Amino acid sequence: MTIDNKKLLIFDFDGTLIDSVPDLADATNAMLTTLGKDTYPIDTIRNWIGNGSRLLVERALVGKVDVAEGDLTVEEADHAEQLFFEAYTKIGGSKTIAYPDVDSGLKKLHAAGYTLALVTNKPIRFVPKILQTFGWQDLFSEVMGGDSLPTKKPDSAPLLHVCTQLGIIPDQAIMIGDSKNDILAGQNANMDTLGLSYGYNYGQDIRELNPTAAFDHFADLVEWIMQTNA
Ligand SMILES: O=C(O)COP(=O)(O)O
Ligand SMILES: [Mg+2]
Repeated sequence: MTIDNKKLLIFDFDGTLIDSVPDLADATNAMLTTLGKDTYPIDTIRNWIGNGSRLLVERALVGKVDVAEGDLTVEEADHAEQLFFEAYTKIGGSKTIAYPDVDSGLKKLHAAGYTLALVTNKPIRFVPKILQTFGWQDLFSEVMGGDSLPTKKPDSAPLLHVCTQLGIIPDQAIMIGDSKNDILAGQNANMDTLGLSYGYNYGQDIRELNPTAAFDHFADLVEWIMQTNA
């Protein structure tokens, strides 16, 4: 499998560059505790991440990944989401870490002349501080959150918006992520996609989504891009 002529690398955030599950799990459980509900182990909460904080909160309230219409009222979910935001703001990413070789890998790709962008389903308000914590704020030419546009991944809109903003056609972009939402968004945008197996994908192997290629380590992905994209 080869790729060529790529200029833009669009990265997912949670589960791809950073392991944010410990903080997201703490914030989720703090919200549940405030509401007098049972808390959940981190391994359960990991499988509820990927579609933004609203769905994470709703999944935690009903205790399962599939939330049916009518399971919750809008008011209930609004209130719980507010509590989650307060808890996550207070926690402030204290247990969030970068995956191995992400820092050096991003810098290597940036130095090689690639344009880097970030498209996460996380609400945008939480993103700048985390980027700053890792010193990545100047690496990304465009940063989109799950609430930056009316639709989020797996919709192609945030990816296509980034391309338009940067004046780069989708054919010259690659979407890189850990979740089916990333791979589907990339495929919906007619982009090549690269999967990473170590993140959060509802317990499913990312290879089942048929990305252009998949890797178990970030360093291997960086090497592959540098070698195959002439
Ligand atoms: O907030 C989420 O649900 C996941 O965020 P991500 O798109 O950066 O993986
Ligand atoms: Mg992710």
